Amino acid sequence: MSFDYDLVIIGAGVGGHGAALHAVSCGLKTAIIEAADMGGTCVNRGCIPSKALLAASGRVRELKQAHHLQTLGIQLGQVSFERGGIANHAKNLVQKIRGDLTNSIKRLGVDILVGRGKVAGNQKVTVTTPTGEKTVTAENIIIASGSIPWVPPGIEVDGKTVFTSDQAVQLDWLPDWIAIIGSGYIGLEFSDIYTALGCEVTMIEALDQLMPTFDPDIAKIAQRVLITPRDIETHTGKIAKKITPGSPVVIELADPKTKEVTEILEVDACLVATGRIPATKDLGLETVGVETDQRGFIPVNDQMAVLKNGKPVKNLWAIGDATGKMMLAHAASAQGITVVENIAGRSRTVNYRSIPAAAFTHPEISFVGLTEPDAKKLGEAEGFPVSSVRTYFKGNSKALAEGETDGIAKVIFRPDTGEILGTHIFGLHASDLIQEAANAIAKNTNVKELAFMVHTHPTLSEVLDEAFKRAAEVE
Ligand SMILES: Cc1cc2nc3c(=O)[nH]c(=O)nc-3n(C[C@H](O)[C@H](O)[C@H](O)COP(=O)(O)OP(=O)(O)OC[C@H]3O[C@@H](n4cnc5c(N)ncnc54)[C@H](O)[C@@H]3O)c2cc1C
Ligand SMILES: NC(=O)c1ccc[n+]([C@@H]2O[C@H](COP(=O)([O-])OP(=O)(O)OC[C@H]3O[C@@H](n4cnc5c(N)ncnc54)[C@H](O)[C@@H]3O)[C@@H](O)[C@H]2O)c1
Repeated sequence: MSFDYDLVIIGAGVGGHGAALHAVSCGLKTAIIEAADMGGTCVNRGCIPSKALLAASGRVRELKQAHHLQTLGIQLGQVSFERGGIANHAKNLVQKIRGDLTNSIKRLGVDILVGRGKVAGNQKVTVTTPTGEKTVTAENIIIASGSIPWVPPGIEVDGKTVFTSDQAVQLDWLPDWIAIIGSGYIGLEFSDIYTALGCEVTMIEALDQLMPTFDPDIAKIAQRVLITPRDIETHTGKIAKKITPGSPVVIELADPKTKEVTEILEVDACLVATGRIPATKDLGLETVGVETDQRGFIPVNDQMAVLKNGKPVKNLWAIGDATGKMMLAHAASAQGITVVENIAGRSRTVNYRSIPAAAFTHPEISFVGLTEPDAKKLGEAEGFPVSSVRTYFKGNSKALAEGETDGIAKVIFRPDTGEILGTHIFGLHASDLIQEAANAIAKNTNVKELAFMVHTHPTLSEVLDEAFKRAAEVE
């Protein structure tokens, strides 16, 4: 049987893009369907604009730290910034990267089909455009439809005074006082941006502790450096039961268990950062008998094949946020590459333990693998010992030269085999430093081998070097 394409991808986010590039390198005739913006969430409303805002606001924060600059012998006059200029930096970067991504796809001969894609039975996809509908056939189909912000019931979003990250990345205004619901990635990164630009922040977190998904030691130091000394008031163990937009925005805080209202806040604006849900409605999954899970995620196996009643559906794959495995851009892309490898007959799975993550606050937080409590639980269940070592930026020459000594690296490992189970870093350039540990986990390089690897002096990488050397000595 002949098909229009070897591969059709629904969704041109980072996941779809990564899959398309690899498909071309494997000689597959490929088309990608996009209903909205090329580049998806990451490029248009996620990683890229938020990192542009963090870069600019981080610079403002640094230049305003007169005392810190004085210790380096620098004196500055008044530091000022223009909100619109910072917003434009983000907007221009989005445009540039979206253009580069689109061109890279076109240059490689991938067909871009503009419209809404929908699975229409085995190896068939319909594309709905404003001018009509067309059907294409493909030997393999990848669903890479991504995710959208989740807004809890009771919260009304007007996009102006109460908004999600979709609007926050545009930095349309700087409220004097903003509440941020959620202390996950988006809550942390935007509290960094807003406080650097002079806004007062109130952070509301449903669980009893801030940054609940991070390793507890890291969450503790991150709170000490990123929250406590800044203009941030925190409410933990509280949910925003009802939020009404307007001037002021009215927030009813409640006890998560009893749902009883305990406090009412009136603020200028509210950012809702309570997680994301998959964009998996109306994808035609029923035409191949596939059901999403309760939360709407597409069930997949380790090769990223879509599952129907627990069994892989032939020639149908799903990747990225739509699968809910690890909602990160590079994870989506890695999953796309994995699918193409499997299509090419080279069996491959994704090793999530080796995929790093970072929050781009100032300073940054990064990790790969397990937290210490999770590693200990696993050790107890499987009967192996778990140890950890900590090293500090205050003992690192480069960090001292920079005057940026708030930081810690923590390596969690098996003392019997030297296997790294997890690594967590808080400190300057943590997002770059984590890659060494991620590669070590991916390649199963143990701490004894890592201890002999030579690191440039003086660099921040020596923080991990010291940790590996200390770990290698633990029996
Ligand atoms: C504020 C913010 C900051 C972030 N920062 C980072 C970061 O620093 N690092 C990081 O790794 N991750 C970050 N993320 C997460 C990252 O953006 C996502 O993990 C990533 O975008 C997921 O990629 P994806 O390809 O699965 O989906 P998406 O990027 O969501 O792309 C899916 C695409 O599919 C299209 N689509 C959906 N349905 C259809 C259909 N039926 N037909 C045609 N097209 C369709 C959508 O229009 C969209 O363009 C951030 C997210 C947010 C919100
Ligand atoms: N640097 C990065 O890699 C980066 C940056 C931004 C976003 N992202 C991705 O985007 C996704 C979404 O980010 P996010 O920060 O919205 O989600 P998140 O899952 O990281 O954090 C959400 C937080 O909100 C809390 N919460 C949920 N409901 C609540 C309520 N009603 N009241 C108070 N608190 C509540 C949760 O307990 C949690 O701590 C993340 O999963 C992440 O993968 C990544």
